[in-house]
Amino acid sequence: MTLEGKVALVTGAAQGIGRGIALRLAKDGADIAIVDINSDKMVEVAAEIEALGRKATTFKADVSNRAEVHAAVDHAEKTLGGFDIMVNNAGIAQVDPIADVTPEDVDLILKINIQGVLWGIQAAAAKFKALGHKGKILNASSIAGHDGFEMLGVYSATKFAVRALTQAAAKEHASDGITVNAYCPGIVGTDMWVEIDKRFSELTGAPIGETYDKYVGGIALGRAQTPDDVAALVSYLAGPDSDYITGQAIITDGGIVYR
Ligand SMILES: NC(=O)C1=CN([C@@H]2O[C@H](COP(=O)(O)OP(=O)(O)OC[C@H]3O[C@@H](n4cnc5c(N)ncnc54)[C@H](O)[C@@H]3O)[C@@H](O)[C@H]2O)C=CC1
Ligand SMILES: CC(=O)C(C)=O
Repeated sequence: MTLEGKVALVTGAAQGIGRGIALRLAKDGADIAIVDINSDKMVEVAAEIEALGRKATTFKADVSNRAEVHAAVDHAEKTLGGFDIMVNNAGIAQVDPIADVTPEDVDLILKINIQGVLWGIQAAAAKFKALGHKGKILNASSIAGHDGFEMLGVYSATKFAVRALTQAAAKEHASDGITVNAYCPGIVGTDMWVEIDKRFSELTGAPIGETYDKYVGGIALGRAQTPDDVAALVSYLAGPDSDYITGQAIITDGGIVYR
């Protein structure tokens, strides 16, 4: 149990990849703070973590709100008795041709996908320093943070931005013993992709499921990614074996984008 005695906070942990990460870090031995805007589902994940014999706490916060993110980190430390790992996982997708993107769309996705990660980095680094120990920060980027995807232009831009923040934060916090890395999943079968697929159907007339199947069909390893696949990388990046890695944005996609 490589994370025995550690406390991890995971944003967007009520479902999907965030839930998978929360459960995996709990299996690795960490106690978990679950942060999301969806209270009902958070309670279910907390029960799953407690069934694994770990402590769990929930905190409702919108990651685009700086004060709420700082409050979530304070809550995790006070309730679970420490703070060691921050996973800035929450994010949203938007599917639109660039020609149709509105200012309101851009404001929303930048606030959640970029500012949400920024506030998470700030709050976690400040807490690690206040506690006087090192820490690990993990940020959700994507293969769309390495290649701009059609119809996902603004989303892709936010995931490129996460890589930039990850590199800058890694440089600024290295002397404090804080490492900052990003994980870059491929095509993961979560609700996010249900919505992406549905929106592609509206825009192109493709039958439901066809866009998802097309993208999955392009994966070299021949299957869609699961939250557990992503969580395995995050577990490594949260644990001691990755102590000499910082500022990286590591792809886990079964073979779609090669860097
Ligand atoms: N599903 C995929 O294929 C991929 C997903 N990603 C990234 O992984 C992360 C997780 O994605 P999924 O689990 O697939 O998404 P999802 O849509 O299934 O789950 C996202 C979770 O984040 C929460 N959330 C949304 N906005 C929030 C906010 N403002 N504050 C707090 N919580 C909020 C939702 O309530 C939900 O529980 C996202 O950052 C996404 O961009 C990256 C690459 C591929
Ligand atoms: C949702 C997402 O990041 C991709 C690449 O599908």
